[in-house]
Formats: sequence, C-alpha cells, structure tokens
Amino acid sequence: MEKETPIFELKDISYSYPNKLALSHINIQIYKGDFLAIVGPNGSGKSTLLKLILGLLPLQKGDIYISGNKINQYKSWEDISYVSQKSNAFSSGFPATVKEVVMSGLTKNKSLFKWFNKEDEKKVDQILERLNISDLKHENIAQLSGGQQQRTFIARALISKPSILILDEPTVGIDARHVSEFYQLLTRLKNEGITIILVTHDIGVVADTASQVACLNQHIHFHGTSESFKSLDEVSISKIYGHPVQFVDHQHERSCCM
Ligand SMILES: Nc1ncnc2c1ncn2[C@@H]1O[C@H](COP(=O)(O)OP(=O)(O)OP(=O)(O)O)[C@@H](O)[C@H]1O
Repeated sequence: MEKETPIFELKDISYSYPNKLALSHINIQIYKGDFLAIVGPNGSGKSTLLKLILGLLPLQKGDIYISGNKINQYKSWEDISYVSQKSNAFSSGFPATVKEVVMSGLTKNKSLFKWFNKEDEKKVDQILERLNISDLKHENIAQLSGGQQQRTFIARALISKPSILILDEPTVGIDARHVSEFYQLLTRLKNEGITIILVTHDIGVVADTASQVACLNQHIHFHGTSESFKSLDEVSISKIYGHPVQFVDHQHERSCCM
C-alpha cells in the first residue's frame, strides 16, 4: 500500500533568534485527521514552531513540506486557519462587531472588492449558532469577555471551512466551563475530519482529547499517542519541562501541577 503523504512534514528544523536558539533539529510528521497537541514550558519554542509551519517566519535550517509541497511552493493557504495567542488582545475602542470580525474570515476566499452577500450572512449565523454566541452578533468585540472573544475568533477561523485548524493557547484566560465546551468543540471538529494542531498548557485535558501529543523544549522530547503520553511518569515529564511536575489525581482525570 502506498504511504499517505503527511499534511505537514518538518525535516531537521532549527531556528534561532538573535542570541537565542529557539528550536533544534525538529522532525515531525502530521497526518490528515490528526489532532496534535504541542505542550512545553514557557519559552520552549511552541509559537516559533507554529509560525514556521504557517510561513510567518523564514526557514533557516531544514525543510517544511505541506501536503507534499515545499512550503514556499504551497498555494492552498485558504485551507489553513490560525487562531493566534494574541487574537483577543483588543483596545477598548476597537470598532468592530462580532458579526464583522467573523465575516472577515471569509475574505481569504473572496476576490478583492467583492461585497458580502446573503449567503455569507447565513454562514455567519450558522457558525455563531454552532459556537453558542448568536446573542453576541451585534456586540462590540472589544467589550466582550476573554472567553466570548475567543469563541468569536474560533468562529472566524471556522467560517471558511478550513481542513486544517491551528490554535496557539486558545484557552488562556477562559473559565473552566468554557474550556471544557471548547475541547468538546475540538473533538467534534476532529470527528468531522479536520486536522488540528493545538499549542496548550492544559496537559491533563489534551491527554484525553488529542490523538497525539508532542512535548517540545527546543527539541521534541516526546511524540506519540495520547495513551502513551498518559503512561509517562512524573520523572519523565519533569525532565521534559526542566522542573518538577506533580500529577494530581481527580476522580476521572489526571492533571498536572507545574
Ligand atoms: N522575536 C523574538 N526575538 C527574540 N527572541 C524571541 C522572539 N520570539 C521568541 N523569542 C525567544 O525564543 C524562545 C521561544 O519562544 P516562543 O515564543 O516560541 O516560546 P513558547 O513556547 O511559545 O512560549 P510561551 O509558552 O511562553 O508562549 C523564547 O526564549 C523567547 O524568548
């Protein structure tokens, strides 16, 4: 049987900022339908890795292939949606409603100067309903809570029906109920066949939600199924994090204290 082409293939990637080595010899393959959680301590290179995958930083060493094409020859960027860590950092005067922000997610599929139509309005309504924020449609984005803003940006990322969703710490500042709703949404999206790459600090939750976990700290220290990640002991995870990690046993799940 012919081997499946990975959606993303990173070959021996290293990246340095002036005076700072951020990533060293990264090799990783991500396949269609994978839900990969990338975990690691602060400053371990997670955002840098995402930015390289998205072509937002230039390659210095190594190669990245997307669906078999060298990254600089890849053309179907509209298939990839990205929600950045700073998406919900707004100044209070930012003049846009939830509807406008979500609709702007359709612009990458439109030719310049083409106005939005009734069909686009319908898409906005559907995605707002799906994320349970229909009531916020005409609210000013800057005046919403962090959790509401986050869901608005997820809606914006999803409205163009991407086949790949990349999220950088989307649950920062979100309360526990919304975090749990958010992971249920990701599980649904994964079941629909969307490939998901998620950078997060929620180790306990991702181990139960993602299909694969990669532990990054300049190098990839571990990459495997979430089952094999869950079987790692405190000593192994502490080594990855570079400081002691203690597991807390809740009734149904394991979480981490760092
Ligand atoms: N623009 C930059 N210039 C110089 N150094 C940078 C720059 N961006 C990141 N770094 C450094 O590179 C390293 C990796 O940063 P990166 O943001 O990728 O880590 P991270 O794992 O995403 O961190 P966090 O969990 O805190 O968001 C850090 O030491 C950081 O200080």
